[in-house]
Amino acid sequence: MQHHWYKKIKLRSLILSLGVLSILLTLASSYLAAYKVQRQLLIENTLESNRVYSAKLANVAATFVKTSLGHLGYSASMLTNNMDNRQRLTAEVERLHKQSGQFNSVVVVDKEGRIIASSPAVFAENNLTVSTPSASQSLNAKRPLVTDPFLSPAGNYLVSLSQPIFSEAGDYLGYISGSIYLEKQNILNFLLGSHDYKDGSYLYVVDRNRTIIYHPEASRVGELVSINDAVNTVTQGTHGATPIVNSKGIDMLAGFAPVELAGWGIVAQRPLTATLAPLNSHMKQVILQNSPLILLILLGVWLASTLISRPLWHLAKSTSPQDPTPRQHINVIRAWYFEAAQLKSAIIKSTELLNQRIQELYNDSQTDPMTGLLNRRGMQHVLEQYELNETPFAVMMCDLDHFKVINDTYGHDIGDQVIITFAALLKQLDVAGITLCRSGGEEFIVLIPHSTKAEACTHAQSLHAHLAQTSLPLNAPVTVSIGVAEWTGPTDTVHSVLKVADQALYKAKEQGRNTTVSA
Ligand SMILES: Nc1nc2c(ncn2[C@@H]2O[C@H](COP(=O)(O)OP(=O)(O)OP(=O)(O)O)[C@@H](O)[C@H]2O)c(=O)[nH]1
Repeated sequence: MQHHWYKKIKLRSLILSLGVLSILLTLASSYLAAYKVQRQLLIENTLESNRVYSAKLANVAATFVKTSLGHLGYSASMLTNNMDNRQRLTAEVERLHKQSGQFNSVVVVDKEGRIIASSPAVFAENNLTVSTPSASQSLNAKRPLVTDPFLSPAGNYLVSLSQPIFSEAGDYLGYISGSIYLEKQNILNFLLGSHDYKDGSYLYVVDRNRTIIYHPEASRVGELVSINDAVNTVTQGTHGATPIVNSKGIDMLAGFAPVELAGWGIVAQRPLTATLAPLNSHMKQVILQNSPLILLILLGVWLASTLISRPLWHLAKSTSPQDPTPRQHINVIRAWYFEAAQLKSAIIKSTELLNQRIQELYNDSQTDPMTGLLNRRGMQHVLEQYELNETPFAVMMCDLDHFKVINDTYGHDIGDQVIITFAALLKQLDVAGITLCRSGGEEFIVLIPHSTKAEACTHAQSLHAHLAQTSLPLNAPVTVSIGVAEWTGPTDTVHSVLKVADQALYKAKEQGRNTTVSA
């Protein structure tokens, strides 16, 4: 099965993804937290400023109502004894209308509902009377009153502020009222409408029945406001602030305050989007200003992931089957932290052990275990080297004589002793570069580089002599027959020289053994 080690996720990618992910998550969560806190703060601030603003305007409106009722009350007291004096009545309504400028019109109505004096004069001149229930609010109240909006006999949509007129005896004589024409330029426009916001903020005024009596969009005057928390609360006489959805479905932050004397409620509101607009651009600014730092941190993570993963990456790469020289590569790896250093030293040690074991196995495969000399395979390797390097050499092919008899007479163990002793004698040959080989049971081959047959014969003679002098656990002497040959160059194969040596050995056996024959 092929090992797809390179297709697995890499440590560097893992560290990098982990680092980047945690940085982005941390940034995202802190931005989100900052955004939420700022958002809440902005909303609370806007609600509070709208609450304060509506309360301030409610104060202004209340002062206006109170002052106006005061002015009307004064006029009412002036008219107590003049209800039959048209000239006096007309003079008073004109004075009040023109002097104060608070009302669109001022009328005096007698107890039958007839307009007996008016400024402008047109209503009185036309003998208008108040007859509808809504127009008769002041007539019936017989007390200071701010009416609900109603359509006047002259066709004006208005609210009026009125004071009853009583005789000195306390009889009800009628009332004097100042009217505010809701659909025309009026005092409310002057008091409340001077704040022109470009961000969609506006304020409006409702009466106690949720009817709009002032709105920057004049067409909405007289409209019944749909139920919302701000209007509900303010019509119950309470001030405060709350988020609402306006009649067009837009989220608004509303502050509201009642004008108790008039039963009105003032609602100042600002679109939520307008409130949050600076926050969005603020957050964009924060992200923009932070981006170099974020990029720097990401660069740091990338660098750290590279530095951490590099030693492990190189270790992994150098242990892959594709690396032909893993040891050299492992040695130059800079394992700068504990785990990588441990891993590096473990890999180096295990590679060394493996190489050592391979060397041992190689040696075993080339060596005869009983004598420690090379076996045929080992000798083959040496011959190949000679042939490759064209090294001339001489061969001594040695075969112990009548070894079967030794085995049969003294036993196999003694036979082994003889073999080992003969190998020891060979090892004592003091010849440079000599190769000793046990090529068969009791057969040995000696290769002497840069040597001739004559020199080999000399070594063979000394071998005969040494063997004769060696004491062995046998009663009879042990002898050896030796065939000698030489290889002088590539005109022949190295194997042919072995054949020649073998033939020489055969001759030595034929000649009666314990002798050396040179080919
Ligand atoms: N003890 C022992 N005997 C071995 C070993 N290897 C081979 N032999 C024996 O060596 C003997 C070799 O006998 P032969 O090939 O007939 O040769 P020889 O008896 O030495 O006779 P010549 O070579 O003609 O002198 C056989 O009896 C083998 O069993 C070994 O490792 N130990």
